[in-house]
Amino acid sequence: MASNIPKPVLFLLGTAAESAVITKTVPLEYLPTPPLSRVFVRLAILQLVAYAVYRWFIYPFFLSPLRKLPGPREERPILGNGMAVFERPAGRSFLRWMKTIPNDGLIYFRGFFHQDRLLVTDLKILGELLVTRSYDFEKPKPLRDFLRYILGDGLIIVEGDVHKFQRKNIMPAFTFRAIKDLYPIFWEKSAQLTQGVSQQLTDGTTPKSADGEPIVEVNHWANQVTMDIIGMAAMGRDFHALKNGEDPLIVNYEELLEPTKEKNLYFLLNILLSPPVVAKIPWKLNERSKIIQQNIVNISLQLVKEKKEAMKTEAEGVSKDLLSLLIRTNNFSDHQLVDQMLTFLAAGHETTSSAFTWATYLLSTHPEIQSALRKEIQDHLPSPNGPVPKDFDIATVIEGLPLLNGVCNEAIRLYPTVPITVRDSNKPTQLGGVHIPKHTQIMLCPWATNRNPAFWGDNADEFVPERWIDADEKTGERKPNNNGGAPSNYAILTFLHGPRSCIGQGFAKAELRCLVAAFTGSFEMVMANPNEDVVPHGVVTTKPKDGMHLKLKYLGGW
Ligand code: HEM
Repeated sequence: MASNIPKPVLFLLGTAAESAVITKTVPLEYLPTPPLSRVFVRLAILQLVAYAVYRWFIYPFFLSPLRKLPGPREERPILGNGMAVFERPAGRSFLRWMKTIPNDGLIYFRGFFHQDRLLVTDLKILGELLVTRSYDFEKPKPLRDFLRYILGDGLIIVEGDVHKFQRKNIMPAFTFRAIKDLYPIFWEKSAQLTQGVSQQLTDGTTPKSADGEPIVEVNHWANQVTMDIIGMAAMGRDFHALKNGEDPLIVNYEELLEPTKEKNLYFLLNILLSPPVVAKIPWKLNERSKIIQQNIVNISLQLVKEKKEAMKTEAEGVSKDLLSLLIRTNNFSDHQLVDQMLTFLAAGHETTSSAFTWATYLLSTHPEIQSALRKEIQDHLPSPNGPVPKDFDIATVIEGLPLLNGVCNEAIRLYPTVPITVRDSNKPTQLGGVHIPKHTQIMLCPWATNRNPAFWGDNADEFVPERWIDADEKTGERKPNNNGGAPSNYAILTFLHGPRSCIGQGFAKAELRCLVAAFTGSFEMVMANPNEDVVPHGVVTTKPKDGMHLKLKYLGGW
């Protein structure tokens, strides 16, 4: 029963009881006046200070069972190594620690206020954390509470049995078969992307380099096309973002997540103080956010209703989008469907957009690979300028192209769009035989793991699509492989693994292949400024800090 009472309330009740006992037992001349309230305030302050000293200095340095694990020597007072999570590129220090600190799979460091943190470095322990003991760990509650505020109770937020139920019922929408059905959408939208960009090259408004070549900011286009794709594939709705359409769902959604300074502060306070507390601050943004959120829910509910109506009259199985597939399971209420749709929109838009942007960067800085890829694409795929020939199995052909797969896999290895993620143990548990107390935060770092030379060799930092290709020694036949030559699948963490892995992994990879194929086949690309230091930016998803400015030459169809 006591565990249901919020800790601050318990603290106040306890302090009130202690104050009452003190004022009853200690003679009045030793007490301040008025005795009860003054004793209460002083006792509360004293206990808070004592608790802070214990939590920040005594427990982490002298009592934590994790403190003797290997970890970085350098740390700042109070801040510990907490800033490591906010560096750019996110995960830089974690990679350095993995390379330089001898360890048995767990690195211990102290975060802000010296809180215990662990970084997992070993492939077996990653398997334990992500698969065998996956449900012993959750996303930290403040983060979930904040995301819930935007996404409702979609798959990303929920934990435990609710997650198991949702995952089981959503999984069929992401099978290989279901993704294959979405390939025509991915290809058509990729073709529209090449058309949009080629028009921009000739419309006279595009900035030009010193040698007169047009310069295009590719990340902007990547955002538009992936927004259109997720709209069509997840909800059966064309947002027309590529044509600068003003779909009300997207207008509201973009206003909600617009990265202004005020909104960044608002989001940070929501995570630190929790949404109900921030909602009480007299702040115009509170009102505006409420209106936008309500708009988003109302528009999405309307969309679900329209989809259900349309499905009544169409032949069985005509609609292949994720929403239709979820409606057919009969397992979700309209509100739950909305939560899942918003989750797909948030999880499946910027992530793939960043992946595509980094792929164009790597191809621009590796012209030989770019040319070889273009040849492979033009030899095997139809031009995006024309229709796909009837009976041409685009999914099977694309998935079998070795260099295309190598380039895409290598892009998401080197630039995992979620560079760091975190788990919180929801009970005392174990990892690699080490006792993990309840509420220990564990860092998973795709950026560092994917670049760890212990798994990827001395060229871990280099763009080597060939590592994803197996060549038959006798016939010379080249086929894509799934592990990039690493000793285990856990060496690549871009989508994580296990029950909480990215459910959209197959979707994202298929989408990325189509985008890279149509774009590389249609444009020759080089960096607008070959000396530019392109800095990966952002913590939740990584994208180039100042955009991706490329000089493009349209090659026409083939
Ligand atoms: C390159 C593109 C993508 C990357 C790198 C990516 C990465 C990830 C990662 C790392 C997670 C786990 C996050 C965590 O638990 O801390 C995740 C979860 C998730 N992703 Fe993706 N994602 C991508 C694209 C997509 C797409 C296209 C969709 C949907 C259409 C999607 C839907 C989801 C969902 C629903 C989850 C939550 C799964 C669960 O907890 O059961 N993602 N993604």
